[in-house]
Amino acid sequence: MNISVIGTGYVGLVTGVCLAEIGHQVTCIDINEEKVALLRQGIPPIYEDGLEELLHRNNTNGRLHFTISYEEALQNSQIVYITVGSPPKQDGSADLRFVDAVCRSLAQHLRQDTIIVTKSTVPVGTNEHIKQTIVNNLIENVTIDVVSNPEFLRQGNAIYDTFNGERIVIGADNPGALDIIERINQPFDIPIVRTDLRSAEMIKYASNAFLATKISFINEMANLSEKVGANIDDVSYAMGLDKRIGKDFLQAGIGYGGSCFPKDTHALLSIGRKSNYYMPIIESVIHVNQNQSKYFVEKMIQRLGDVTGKTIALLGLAFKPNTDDMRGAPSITVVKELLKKGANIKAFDPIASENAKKVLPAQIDLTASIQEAISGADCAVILTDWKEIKEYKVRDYKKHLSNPIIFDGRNCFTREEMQEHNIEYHSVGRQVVNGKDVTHHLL
Ligand SMILES: NC(=O)c1ccc[n+]([C@@H]2O[C@H](COP(=O)([O-])OP(=O)(O)OC[C@H]3O[C@@H](n4cnc5c(N)ncnc54)[C@H](O)[C@@H]3O)[C@@H](O)[C@H]2O)c1
Ligand SMILES: O=c1ccn([C@@H]2O[C@H](COP(=O)(O)OP(=O)(O)O[C@H]3O[C@H](CO)[C@@H](O)[C@H](O)[C@H]3O)[C@@H](O)[C@H]2O)c(=O)[nH]1
Repeated sequence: MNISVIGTGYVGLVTGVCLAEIGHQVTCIDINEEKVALLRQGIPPIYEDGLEELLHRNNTNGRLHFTISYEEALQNSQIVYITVGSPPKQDGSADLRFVDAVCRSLAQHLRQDTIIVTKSTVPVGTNEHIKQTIVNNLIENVTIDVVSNPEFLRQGNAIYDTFNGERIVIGADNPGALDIIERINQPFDIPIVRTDLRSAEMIKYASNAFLATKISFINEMANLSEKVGANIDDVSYAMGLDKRIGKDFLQAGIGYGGSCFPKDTHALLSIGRKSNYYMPIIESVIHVNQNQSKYFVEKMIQRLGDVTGKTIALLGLAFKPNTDDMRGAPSITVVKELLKKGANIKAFDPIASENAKKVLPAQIDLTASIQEAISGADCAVILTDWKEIKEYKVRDYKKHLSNPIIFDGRNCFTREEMQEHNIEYHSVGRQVVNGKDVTHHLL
């Protein structure tokens, strides 16, 4: 099949290379000339495990092309994927400005009957709006079908997830269009769920909101565990053995971040508001999450007292490991709160430092190694569970920190190893090691 993919961000680029990998002829379009120039040279503008290899292979075998020209890309495409962003507006609703711009460009350049496949996460009803916008602006007499095909990949595992996902969801009002999109996806060998347009759109929001709910739920249990003397690791492990609960997404921490959960939970609330339906569960999930990183900083302040002039080493800045993405990273809140209190910050991230520079205040000292960050610091604070950070030797924390105190927002270490090395260790939902509980002051 000849396929065009509009947008070469996390979703578009991964979709493009993976569709090429399973044998389709793919042209990716982006309005960002810099990105397109890099991609033509086989250089991925984002960090994603396995991406560079697939990009290189499919660039070389001629199945994958990049362009800024809609005209060039759409010459031979019967299928067009929309993968542009749907960021939050001030009021939390999804901003469809990029999707609308794509629809107008498509209307100008479509020269044959086309199936539009929407991978962007868009509010329920948007695919009908997409079809209408294109049809209203078409300059050729062609037939348009729309299929909603929400994306479930996780950043950092995007290529793996595309080939090993648990389901592919496709929704449309025209079964013929669904048949074609089903055939395109068959080589992935992943169960395909066929449904209508609106249900497909709803499945995406409901899935993300449910995962976010699990995280906020376990974080609430973690905060209570600290106060009542329980250990959240044991609590969540035992809960997860019950298949009805499931073990995934029960890792307590400093809250979820990223470009999806925060944005999509807010967008879901907004969909509820527009439909005149109040959603107290989703509202609470958001509230708990927003408090979680602040609560963590409060714990630090309770323990350290006045942090003016103290040096705090932050380890990990990306919103999760294996990505350079800083969108919605809890580290942003932690940095802001600590700077407000007058702390000096040194910070290390294996991959995300360049992106961190763009979103964090300039007075932060970004270091090239963990050792550089913690050397002489008054405490270390773990914000992302990168492998490097988890595998850094506990005795080296002791050796390089000026005070052996660690605040671990991701529960990377066992309490026992900290006990053994005589390090004061504050984590999430577990009792303090070699120090006093400070949470009784916190609400
Ligand atoms: N990032 C994820 O892990 C993920 C996973 C599932 C779903 N989603 C959803 O997928 C969508 C895209 O997310 P993303 O993270 O890939 O976004 P992104 O911001 O990384 O990429 C969007 C790309 O679209 C390009 N673009 C914008 N307007 C364009 C236009 N008119 N024509 C051509 N290109 C244009 C931008 O230049 C950019 O490269 C969002 O709706 C998001 O919610 C994202
Ligand atoms: O038990 C857990 C699991 C995750 N997180 C945090 O939750 C956030 C999101 O993690 P993850 O879901 O792995 O990353 P994303 O790449 O944001 O992926 C989510 O958002 C995507 C965009 O919609 C969806 O496609 C994916 O299915 C969905 O998992 C990160 O900050 C994690 O640290 C936790 O705190 N505890």
